[in-house]
Amino acid sequence: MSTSILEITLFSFEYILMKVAFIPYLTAEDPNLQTTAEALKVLDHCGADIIELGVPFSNPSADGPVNQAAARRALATGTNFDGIISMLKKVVPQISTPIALLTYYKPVLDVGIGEFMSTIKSVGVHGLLVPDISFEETAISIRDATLHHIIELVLLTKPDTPTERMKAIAEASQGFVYLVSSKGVTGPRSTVNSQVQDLIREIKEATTKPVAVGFGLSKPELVKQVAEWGADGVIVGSALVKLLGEAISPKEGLKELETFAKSLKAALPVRVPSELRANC
Ligand SMILES: O=P(O)(O)OC[C@@H](O)[C@@H](O)c1c[nH]c2ccccc12
Repeated sequence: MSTSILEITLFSFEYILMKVAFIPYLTAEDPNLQTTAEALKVLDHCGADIIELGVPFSNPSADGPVNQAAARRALATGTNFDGIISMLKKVVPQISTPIALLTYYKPVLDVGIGEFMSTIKSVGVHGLLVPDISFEETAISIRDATLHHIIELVLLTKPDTPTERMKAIAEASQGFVYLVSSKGVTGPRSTVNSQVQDLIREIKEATTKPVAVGFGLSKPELVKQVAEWGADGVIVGSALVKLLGEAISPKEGLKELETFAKSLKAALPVRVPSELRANC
């Protein structure tokens, strides 16, 4: 069995303490590729444990207004997959945080499934999320190619996913299990769905894989809350995307991104594993 880079990142022991992973999301090429390259370095430097990087797409059906606007800004620059790949080729060797690419299925098909996987692998991408194909479809369409190229395919489960299906998703997901916190599309929310605590527990009863929660986590208090409920990682997208994309200049956006990313990272507790606590 191959070792999971994403899982190792989530569970890496720093001074024998276990950390709750910080997983920021950004849309590539928003507002331009140069800024994305800088932003990846900023997030790496701020202690991101995995970075989710979105491939801009014209019909991002699972995304709310913030990420949709980011995709529009990116597409307006004339973005294409090759540009994103060239940028990653330069930046990945300069950072230590593993990258998981988030893409809708159509951009994968446009390139060709095998070609897409071999290209992203060749520039050092570790993981992949394709939110608009079902768990069953991934098995038919892309799983063979991700396995072949040793790309970890992260699967998503939602609050209304039936238990048996959630178990199958948890079993098949690689790196970590992505728990979508609430129904609807991505975007900042003012509170976290209170079901999340039980959902984390249920997934953890089904698997030993790390569970990371995303959707709506827009401020430090919310990531802290989810971490206290037992999440192994928190995924924050729209709140970061908004800062970077709507700043008066890319330079200002990068500064705001850095300050906010640090505040999110600082809100995450470091857990002492129970066996160590018992010996204290
Ligand atoms: O933006 P939010 O609410 O903070 O949620 C994370 C999210 O942006 C990121 O994981 C993501 C971006 N686009 C997606 C589409 C589907 C699932 C997840 C995503």
